[in-house]
Amino acid sequence: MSGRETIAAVATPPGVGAVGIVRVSGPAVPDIALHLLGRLPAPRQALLADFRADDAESIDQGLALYFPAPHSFTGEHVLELQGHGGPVVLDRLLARVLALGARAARPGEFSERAFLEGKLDLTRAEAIADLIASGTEQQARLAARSLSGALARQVDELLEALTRVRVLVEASLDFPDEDLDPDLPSGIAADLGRLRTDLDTLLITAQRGERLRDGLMVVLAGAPNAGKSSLLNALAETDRAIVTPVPGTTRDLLHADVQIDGLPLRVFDTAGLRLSPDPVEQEGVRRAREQIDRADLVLWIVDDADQAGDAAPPTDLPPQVPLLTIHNKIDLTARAPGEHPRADGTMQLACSATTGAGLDSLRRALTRHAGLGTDAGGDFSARRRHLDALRRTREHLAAAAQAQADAAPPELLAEDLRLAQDSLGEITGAVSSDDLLGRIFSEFCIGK
Ligand SMILES: Nc1nc2c(ncn2[C@@H]2O[C@H](COP(=O)(O)OP(=O)(O)OP(=O)(O)O)[C@@H](O)[C@H]2O)c(=O)[nH]1
Ligand SMILES: [K+]
Ligand SMILES: [Mg+2]
Repeated sequence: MSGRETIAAVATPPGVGAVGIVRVSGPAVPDIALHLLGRLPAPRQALLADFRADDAESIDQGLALYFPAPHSFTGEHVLELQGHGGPVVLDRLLARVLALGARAARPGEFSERAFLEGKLDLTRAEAIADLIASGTEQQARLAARSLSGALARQVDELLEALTRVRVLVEASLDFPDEDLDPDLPSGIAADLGRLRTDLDTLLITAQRGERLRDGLMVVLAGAPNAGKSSLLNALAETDRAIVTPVPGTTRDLLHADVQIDGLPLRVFDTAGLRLSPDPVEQEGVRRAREQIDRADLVLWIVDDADQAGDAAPPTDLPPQVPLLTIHNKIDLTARAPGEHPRADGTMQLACSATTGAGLDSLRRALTRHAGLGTDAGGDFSARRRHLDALRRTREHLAAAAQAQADAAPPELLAEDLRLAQDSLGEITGAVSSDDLLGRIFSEFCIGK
């Protein structure tokens, strides 16, 4: 820590407020406090003091809090200066602290130091950023759970189990001639099996957590005039998109952010899919298809009153994207609103964008699709990064299990397990690269 620079930043949002905070962390903190305050505050006790300019004139008066290392957020010496929340006075205070030997902190640098000092694992550091950025109560609740270590604990348990299997395998590598337990291979197989099941369970929870954090991307698609834009407006409860009786009204991609029971959704309206000689509409259709490829869920909208229309979605839609067929305009037909189970086990929905009938069923279907009908209690916020790492871990474990089943040389098994452990360790930062850290902490706000 001693070789490190001292960093400082305004930790409160820009603008005017009752209180504004300048945060300082690093080895020069005691020296800065002495010059700025005239003395070092007692650890963790608020001191009312003048914040002095270099000519000893007061910049502001406020509270100073000193947290000596290692008992601070960053693990370094930390000074918090709580002054009045005006932009000019805070700028002057920060400038004074910088003149006394600190440098301006990069976004997320305080949290990065906390991680490097072992005060936080990566999932908790990310949870801080997520908590701050939460747009819904649900997101805030899940981020708070991650912050208290819900994800980190489960990853640590898996890492421990993985380490135990590795020890067994490595033992059989290092001591091939010893009298090893003849039950060892079946023991390894059983441990591996359990590990894979537990990992799958964690992956499912993490997937839900990621949907809750980032929201679900839902794309409204269908033939021209099916009522896609009308449904977007109904779901968003605003006049977001232009609705006219003219087929081919929507060309550009439009979206609205919608919340259903705390679940964030980004709903996209698209151009009706049809062959058109109009180059503008062709481009709209191209963009619609591009968005369909990326969707978490496609709502295929059908005009229920259109006798000539074909209710079935085109066969060239990407097979991997889940699709739910919605019969719209049922105010013009005799179809009952809500869910209509079909013989093949799939479900269709019927609604009217105009009267609002069936929209509650549609909203329920959307939360159900996200796997979020009920809060399972064990949920936490998760990021794509976590999912990627969990999926890679799963692949390596599958390869390990295969090597085991094939009675492959133990070196291969050992290598698969090592790769699995490396991937899993990336989540909490037990294994990390500078590049990864840079990417994670640069998303933070300054002063955090
Ligand atoms: N009766 C009735 N009319 C509807 C309903 N939904 C949409 N419409 C009407 O259908 C016409 C087309 O609606 P839009 O929402 O523009 O349809 P769209 O699918 O976005 O059309 P394009 O953007 O041209 O592909 C408009 O005149 C709407 O008022 C409905 O539930 N009931
Ligand atoms: K239209
Ligand atoms: Mg439209």
